[in-house]
Amino acid sequence: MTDTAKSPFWPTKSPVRRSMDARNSVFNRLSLRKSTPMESLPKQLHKNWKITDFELGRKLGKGKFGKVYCVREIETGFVCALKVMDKRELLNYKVEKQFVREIEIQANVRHVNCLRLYGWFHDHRNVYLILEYAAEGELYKLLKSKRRFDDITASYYTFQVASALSYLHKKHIVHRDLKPENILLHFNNQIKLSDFGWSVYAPGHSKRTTMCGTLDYLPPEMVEAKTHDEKVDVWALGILLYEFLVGRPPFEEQNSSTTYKRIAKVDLRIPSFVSPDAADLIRKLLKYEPEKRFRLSEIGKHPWILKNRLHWPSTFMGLENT
Ligand SMILES: Nc1ncnc2c1ncn2[C@@H]1O[C@H](COP(=O)(O)OP(=O)(O)OP(=O)(O)O)[C@@H](O)[C@H]1O
Repeated sequence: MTDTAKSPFWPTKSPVRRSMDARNSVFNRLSLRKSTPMESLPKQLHKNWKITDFELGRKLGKGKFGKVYCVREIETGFVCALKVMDKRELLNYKVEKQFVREIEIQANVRHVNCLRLYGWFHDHRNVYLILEYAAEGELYKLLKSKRRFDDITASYYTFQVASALSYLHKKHIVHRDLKPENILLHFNNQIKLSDFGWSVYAPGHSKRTTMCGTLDYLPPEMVEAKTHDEKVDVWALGILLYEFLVGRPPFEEQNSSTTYKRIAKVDLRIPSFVSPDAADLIRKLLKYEPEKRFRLSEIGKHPWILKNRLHWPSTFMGLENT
């Protein structure tokens, strides 16, 4: 039996292994807090997982730190996604603490439009996240293939993302990295907001200073290095809506300093093919002053949403109260 087989962790004290110990202590703390209620899963799923509990299906994709597979829990047949991440990679990129925070936040999120994290486990090599399976994959790919969405589709997606963000904000969670790449789709065009890697739990009215997210989606307060709060997500929703309807974000430029300048000036140019109602909502979301941005809880009352929701799929029923 090797040392590694004897213990799930690294036993010796070489420099590399010391840092592996540190890494494992982070993951151990995490596994001790395995308190995620899993009410939507069969009771048997509350247990200490191991990789052999799952039957591996097709690979769904590859991210920075590992691969994602469609899997079936053998005992119950429950289909989910398993994200397999190499501990060494997480450690090399010094993201283990951020990763733990991401898990702790996502584990507490329960909304039909937020990707569920059902549980996690780890072995000597990998950390595994048991995630809700989003059958239709990335929204980004769909947008690229369609170039842009029509008003009915864009309004349906926008409303669902707004519902997810509104829910998160009520729980004092700021997502901070909204973009098409971080949105997955389930059947019937149901949105699943994912990737809580930049999210932060900010109770009270605390303001943050970390600059994070993706350049094209940064709000003026971040490019100007001011403090920010949950209104950064409202700005990002405006960028997302513009991208849905136009096919590219509004301040996109060859060089990033020009993008920064355009964001700070809110140099917004909306093409004439965008309907006036949609343009109105974009402008109301993309306000320079965070406190003047449209309230997410009011989005269902905006004329563009009201007009288009008549054409949303009937499966929309039931979403309204979430
Ligand atoms: N729950 C899921 N259901 C269906 N497909 C998924 C799911 N999670 C991930 N995928 C697919 O796997 C791909 C890789 O996901 P992953 O989260 O590892 O990478 P990522 O989105 O690029 O994030 P990161 O930048 O953090 O690595 C996604 O782009 C998506 O296509």
